Amino acid sequence: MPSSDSEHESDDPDTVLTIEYKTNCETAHDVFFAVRAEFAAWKEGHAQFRLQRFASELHVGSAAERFQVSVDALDLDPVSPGRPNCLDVVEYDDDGEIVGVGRIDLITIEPEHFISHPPYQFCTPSTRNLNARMIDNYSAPFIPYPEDPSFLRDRYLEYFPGGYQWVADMLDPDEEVLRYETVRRLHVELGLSARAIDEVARNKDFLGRCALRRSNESGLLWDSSQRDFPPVIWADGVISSRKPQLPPHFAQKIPDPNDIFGQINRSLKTFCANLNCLVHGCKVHIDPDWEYFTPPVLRKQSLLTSNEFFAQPGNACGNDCFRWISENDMVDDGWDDVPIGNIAFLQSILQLDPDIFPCDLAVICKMTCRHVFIYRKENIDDVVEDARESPAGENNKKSNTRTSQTINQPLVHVGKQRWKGCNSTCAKNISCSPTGKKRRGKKLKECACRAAMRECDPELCTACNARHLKSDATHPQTTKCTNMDVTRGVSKSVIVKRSRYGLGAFAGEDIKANDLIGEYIGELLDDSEEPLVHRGVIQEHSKLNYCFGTGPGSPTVVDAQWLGNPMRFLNDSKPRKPNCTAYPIIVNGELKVVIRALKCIKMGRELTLSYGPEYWDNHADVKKG
Ligand SMILES: C[S@@+](CC[C@H](N)C(=O)[O-])C[C@H]1O[C@@H](n2cnc3c(N)ncnc32)[C@H](O)[C@@H]1O
Repeated sequence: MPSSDSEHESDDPDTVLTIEYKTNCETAHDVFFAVRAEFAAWKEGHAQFRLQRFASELHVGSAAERFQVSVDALDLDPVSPGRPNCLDVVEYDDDGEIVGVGRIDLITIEPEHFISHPPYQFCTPSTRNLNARMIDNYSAPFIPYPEDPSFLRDRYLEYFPGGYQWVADMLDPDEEVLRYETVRRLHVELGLSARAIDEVARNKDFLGRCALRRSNESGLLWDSSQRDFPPVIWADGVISSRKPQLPPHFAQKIPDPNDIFGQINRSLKTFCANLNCLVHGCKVHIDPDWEYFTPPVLRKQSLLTSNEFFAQPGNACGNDCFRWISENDMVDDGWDDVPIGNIAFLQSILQLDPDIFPCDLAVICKMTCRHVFIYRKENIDDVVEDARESPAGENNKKSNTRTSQTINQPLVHVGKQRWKGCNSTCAKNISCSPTGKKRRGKKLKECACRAAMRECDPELCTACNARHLKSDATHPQTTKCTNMDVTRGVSKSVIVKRSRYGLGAFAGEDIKANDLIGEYIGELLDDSEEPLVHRGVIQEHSKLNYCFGTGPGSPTVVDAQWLGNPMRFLNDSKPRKPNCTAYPIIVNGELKVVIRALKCIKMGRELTLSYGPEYWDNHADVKKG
């Protein structure tokens, strides 16, 4: 049982803690081994039941087997003309009970009707580029083409400095069940606090020496939440899913609802540091070494002492205004009537902005101006005075270091300059029409954004109406900005089917010249890094290369081998001219590769690109079209 203070022999706080910890360790140990014994007993029975059911299924026979038996019984060649054209079938449930009978038609398919599908590699569909998972480039996740002796397996595996993922130590999944159930019982049944259990879990082998929560996405409870547990029936006969569970957010540091400062910083972890990226838990814009997705809001340094507010112009906000307080009148009374929550709220608002005028602060925190002022004076004035004594700007410098972006530029608003190289100049150019063509007979300058190979930005490019999709009452003359196709998610229907060179992409609708067909999506890799070397071994073997460079001097490569969209199927047009072109652009601060039509393309025509002479120089072994 958990210890209680009365059991402690000593009043010394350190000793009390140690005794409590020891008792908790013993309790956890006993619970864990009891859970383990119960689990072992359940597992044996469960395994027997499974095996028996498997055996009975074999005995009863699956529909396929019955089908086979019936055909055999007729003693006929399955493709002979005398064969029946239908068969009666019986459907069984998991317990071998008959749940239905039916009839299936037998059809004869001649082998020559099958045309083998062109070689195809699995590819995860995605609607956006993702950073390559570096772990998969460090240690091999699997061996490609395992049944193909011509694949240079040893050469491929040579390029993984971290060895093979399948031989790495893996936690026995049963062990996770035991650990989770131990934690559950310790809290739900024995009342141990999250802190007490965490302390034991960090130190004891049987709980893996692992914190309950190490970060947002690691720790004992996170790991166990990532898998489905088997339906264990514990010694009391209750199945695990019916047991009372750990409360939501157990062992998580959830700030007090009144602690706005803490709440804001907690929510910020959910969002991406790219101000325009709305993807929850975005994995593209995050520095892997950075715990926070978005820089935390920092405590703001106060610049004023409370007394300096007296000098500010204005009238008293009421009878309780701070302006009626004199130096000798700083009586600290009436606090009993102030709810604790309001004080917590005041405290967190002061962390966000300590120099809000007391009369305003009083309204925000639903407290009297007098109380707000006294609280602020007691908690902030010394800090301001200390800061004034220390060398100028030192504190500010510190906080700036924390907020300075360690993530790739250009991602975050820096003053007026939203993206690197982008200032409000694009707002002064009003032709975002494709390639700056004539409008109303007047040749307009090409939009600065388009010239810089980036899409217009709805927050900066106000003159081209980038923010407005179409004209409305406030913007009657709005011509839709034509340099925002990717931002707006414009794309064309594309059909993937057999082509002259394996699979190809075909127009699923009529396409006009210059139309955006889609974004070439894949994993973002840096071509100066090792990963491309082992990927190259696969490309050499399959003779299929899905890497797309992002322009001279740019190290980024979009590799659509394992992740992509139908744009990965665009073949080279040789010997004809291509009807599409692909090029890199910046959209919302991100480098992307887009594919546009070079001319009108009728529905059903194959979409083609020119891979360029360099591609074919490096891929001489692939037969050119
Ligand atoms: C981006 S993939 C195109 C889709 C590919 N055909 C498939 O089946 O997945 C590029 C690969 O297609 C093949 N390919 C594309 N155009 C070709 C051409 N004109 N001649 C020969 N092979 C071509 C080459 O193997 C090349 O590495």
